[in-house]
Amino acid sequence: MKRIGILGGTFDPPHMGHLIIAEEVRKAMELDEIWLIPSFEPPHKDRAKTESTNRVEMVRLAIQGNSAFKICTIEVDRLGKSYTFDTMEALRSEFPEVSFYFIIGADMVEFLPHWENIDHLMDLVKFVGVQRNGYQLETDFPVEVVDVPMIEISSTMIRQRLSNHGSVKYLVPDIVESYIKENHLYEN
Ligand SMILES: Nc1ncnc2c1ncn2[C@@H]1O[C@H](COP(=O)(O)OP(=O)(O)OP(=O)(O)O)[C@@H](O)[C@H]1O
Ligand SMILES: O=C(O)c1ccc[n+]([C@@H]2O[C@H](COP(=O)([O-])O)[C@@H](O)[C@H]2O)c1
Repeated sequence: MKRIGILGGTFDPPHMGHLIIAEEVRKAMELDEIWLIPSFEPPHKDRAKTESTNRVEMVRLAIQGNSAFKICTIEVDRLGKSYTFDTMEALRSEFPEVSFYFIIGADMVEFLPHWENIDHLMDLVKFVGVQRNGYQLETDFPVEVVDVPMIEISSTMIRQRLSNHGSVKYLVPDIVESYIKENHLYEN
């Protein structure tokens, strides 16, 4: 049975933290592939500052060079609020023979009880939690923890640096940095 890891996110923009946790979990859990799924409208936070077309393109560029990483555009194609339950229900029925592992940072773990249809979502995926500075991984939900190097990078930090003309070198892939500059993203 194929084992696929899912990393859903706003990816505004994608950064090295995303790529590092995805690769670490892939290796630790012996997953065949990781699918990155950019949300159209994140369910529980403000709308992304950046158009979904740009976020999709940045994810596409960020994963170049890792043949185990794929982009899945199911949420931007569906439009509306990107509830994980809707996404995983659709993917499970399209790929009934696949086991899905949904990767979340520790900042997401404490909100799991508030996720849409969480009890049924638990039947569709196994959650894999990774550490994130300043957050606890403890939860009553069955989340398997994978130890990853603590990476203190967030999209918020990248956006702030870019709007202050700061450097994001080595925080995002070079090709993503070039795309951001060419398209004048995050300049205020
Ligand atoms: N540095 C990191 N360490 C661990 N998990 C992370 C890290 N960055 C992002 N994640 C996880 O990746 C997923 C997608 O994150 P998202 O695209 O929202 O990025 P973000 O950096 O958290 O964004 P923002 O700063 O805009 O809230 C979430 O599950 C999040 O917890
Ligand atoms: O389905 C939900 O209720 C839900 C609530 C919060 C977050 N999520 C998903 O968790 C992933 C990370 O969310 P975010 O807000 O950090 O981009 C992303 O795939 C979201 O769709 C899902």
